[in-house]
Amino acid sequence: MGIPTLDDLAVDGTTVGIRVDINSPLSDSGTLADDARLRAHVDTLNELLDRGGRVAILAHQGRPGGDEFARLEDHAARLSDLLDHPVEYCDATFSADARAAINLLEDGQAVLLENTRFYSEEYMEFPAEKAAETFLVERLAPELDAYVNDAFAAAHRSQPSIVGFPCRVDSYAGRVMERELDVLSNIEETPTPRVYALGGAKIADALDVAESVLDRGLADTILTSGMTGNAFLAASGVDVGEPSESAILDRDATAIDQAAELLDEYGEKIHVPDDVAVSRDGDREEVDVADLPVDAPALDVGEATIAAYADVFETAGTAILNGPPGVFEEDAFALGTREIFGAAASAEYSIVGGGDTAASLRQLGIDGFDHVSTGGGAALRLLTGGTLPAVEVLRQDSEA
Ligand SMILES: Nc1ncnc2c1ncn2[C@@H]1O[C@H](COP(=O)(O)OP(=O)(O)O)[C@@H](O)[C@H]1O
Ligand SMILES: O=C(OP(=O)(O)O)[C@H](O)COP(=O)(O)O
Repeated sequence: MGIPTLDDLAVDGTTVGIRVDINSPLSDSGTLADDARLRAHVDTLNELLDRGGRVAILAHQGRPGGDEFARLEDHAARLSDLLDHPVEYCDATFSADARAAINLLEDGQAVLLENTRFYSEEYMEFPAEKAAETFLVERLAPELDAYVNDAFAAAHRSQPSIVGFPCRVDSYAGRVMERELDVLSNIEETPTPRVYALGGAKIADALDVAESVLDRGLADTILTSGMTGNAFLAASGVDVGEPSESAILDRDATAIDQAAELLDEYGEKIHVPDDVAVSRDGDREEVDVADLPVDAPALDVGEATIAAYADVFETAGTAILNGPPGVFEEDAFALGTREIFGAAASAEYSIVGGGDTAASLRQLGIDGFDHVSTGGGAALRLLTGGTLPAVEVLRQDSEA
């Protein structure tokens, strides 16, 4: 991987600043609604603490002005429950109080500092060397003997706590970062045939993944579903009906044209739904493509499509999933997600990317996948052959 890991760090007695991504869905009352991302970091944090580190944890929650923009006190309490060590909470990030909290740490102790995005610089993007000159990095770097980046899900953000420290402190990848890069940067080494199931509502992202993996010869088959599948259906010349079409164009005005270009070039590899499911008087109604258009939006793929896609996974070497096949949040339209993702887990090797995709697996109780990424945008960036600012700066630091 060419990046230092915790195997290269002498932890005992050192003060380690670690950036994690515990950005999580919150309940209406503002408490943690899902702790999957906190659980993902347990091994890294326990390792640092078991090895005698004094651990200052940096993290963000939500975005300024957003509904999920919150303090990290709940996160600290949950981490204390999950870890073998208590995690203190400090309601400051780089002030004198925060620096004092770090300096009070003893071997095997941790403190979670306040939401990095409470400070305006953190929600800006900088080249790494400029990020190193921000107040957050300038104030905290001198307190640290080492910096660990375990925040894979935020690795596509060139923000101070993500890219600023490696210019100032010896830096290392945490175990989440290490594992995510090992899996998502080496798709070409996975078993064939490779089957990509691209669904969900982020049609532009799905189209980017499809174009990238087809152009790079990584995909043997692409199974389209969700709103993405509706776009490919429309691109194939089917009148999907005004409700579905307007939902597509509201999301991405060029989606149908882009899908048509991919069908023209790679049509033999791209499967579009044979049928869909719509809501009729609150119930699920199956509609064959031949019977389209209808005056209701397609909210899931239909049973014929589910059976056909499940068959494809029977002989798949690798299954890569991004985007649920239907509105899984509603029972009537969770069938496609449950059956198609359930079949995908039977592939020789299986990878899941995307925040809502991972949430659908937890909600529907589907497991058995070899890798469920903690990232959405970051995972997509790697799946489309892109680079991650957090990784580039760790690599540059190791080569310096
Ligand atoms: N046919 C559909 N119409 C509208 N929304 C859909 C449809 N199929 C799936 N979705 C929605 O897609 C969302 C997740 O898609 P997306 O954000 O692309 O996934 P991820 O976060 O994993 O990348 C879910 O909230 C789901 O309700
Ligand atoms: O949830 C995240 O990204 P994702 O929605 O792409 O998975 C990361 O925590 C980054 O958060 P951001 O998208 O507010 O920068």
